[in-house]
Amino acid sequence: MAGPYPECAPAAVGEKRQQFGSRFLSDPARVFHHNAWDNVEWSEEQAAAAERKVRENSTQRVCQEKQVDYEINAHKYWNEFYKIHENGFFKDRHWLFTEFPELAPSPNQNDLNDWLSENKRNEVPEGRSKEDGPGLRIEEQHTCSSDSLGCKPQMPPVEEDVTQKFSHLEICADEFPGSSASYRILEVGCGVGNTVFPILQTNNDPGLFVYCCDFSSTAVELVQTNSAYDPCRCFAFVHDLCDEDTSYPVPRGSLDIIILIFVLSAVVPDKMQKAINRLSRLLKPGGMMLLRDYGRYDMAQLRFKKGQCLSENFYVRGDGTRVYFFTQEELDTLFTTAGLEKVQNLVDRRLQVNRGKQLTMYRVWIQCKYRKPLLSGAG
Ligand SMILES: C[S@@+](CC[C@H](N)C(=O)[O-])C[C@H]1O[C@@H](n2cnc3c(N)ncnc32)[C@H](O)[C@@H]1O
Repeated sequence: MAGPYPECAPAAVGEKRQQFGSRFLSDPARVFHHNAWDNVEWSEEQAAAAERKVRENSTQRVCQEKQVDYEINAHKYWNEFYKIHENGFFKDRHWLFTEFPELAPSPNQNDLNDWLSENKRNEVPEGRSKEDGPGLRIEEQHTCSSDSLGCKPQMPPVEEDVTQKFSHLEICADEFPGSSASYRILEVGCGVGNTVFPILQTNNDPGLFVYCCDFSSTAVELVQTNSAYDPCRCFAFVHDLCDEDTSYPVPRGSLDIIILIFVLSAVVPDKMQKAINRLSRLLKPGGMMLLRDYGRYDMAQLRFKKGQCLSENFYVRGDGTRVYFFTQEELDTLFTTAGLEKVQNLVDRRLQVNRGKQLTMYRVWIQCKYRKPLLSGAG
């Protein structure tokens, strides 16, 4: 698969995506019959070779001065990345709703009808009725009035973002974008919106509001200027998830879902726990944190050369962006320490196949779902 981040496209192009773990390679002779195989068993030799490769590429560490530069200027390196690639990467999201059906749960028809009658009856376009089904719901979302879901008439400029306005305030329950929504999703490290836009397109719940942030102002600007960006249903803002002094523009306990896709791995390991703790506080009791990210010994880790290692299992790419490779246990510790309960913690060992070039690529991703307990002591 082309490009530096093939990991963001875990399923076979051109094939209907099956849920994680459903296509097994039982006969090695058939390896080139499909583009990808799930749950691939690693032989002992293969595991030992991967360990050796990592030991080798970790022997020489990046000097302290450069390490400081990569940390302080992390957002600038990502800005550069997005200036070069714009929204050319991370496009492949057909796996999103099979792995994370929570992003577009089937709407409860009663809630939907209640919501329609309370909020929208007067706005149903002439000639349409409830029987119009999904078409009606889509149209309704695009005609929402400015006070329904906290919709702002104008798009906020990237730098004058709400996080600045709210940074030292306790957010009040009725003063934030999307305050009247009934289902709130936040994507952290949203890049150019390749998760956010499919959610907005697929999830027709009229009570949905999607927040998304990234510390790259270039990425956020690309989200805000995308023709699918609808400020009635979405709020994109610049935010560094490691920044302890700036609040998210939503109150504690207000989010149903927080999604992290290949973003936690970009954070320096000693800041991960506090970042997850802060996010955990934003979840409603019963709310879920969803993550998909790099696993230990993924092909991308084995490909690093000596001199690119920052610390154990943490590397810098040629463009200055960084990446960590997790074990399931490390992620479990991060989430449970933040007061969340495990729903899912899977390792997705996939064999991707380039049939044209007869190449095999062993990918390792981890997928997690952790829930905030209904009676939470985690604040
Ligand atoms: C590999 S990309 C994934 C982008 C997106 N989640 C996707 O899957 O298309 C990692 C993203 O995380 C963002 N990021 C890295 N560190 C961050 C931080 N400390 N705070 C917020 N965003 C961050 C980067 O700017 C980049 O957009």
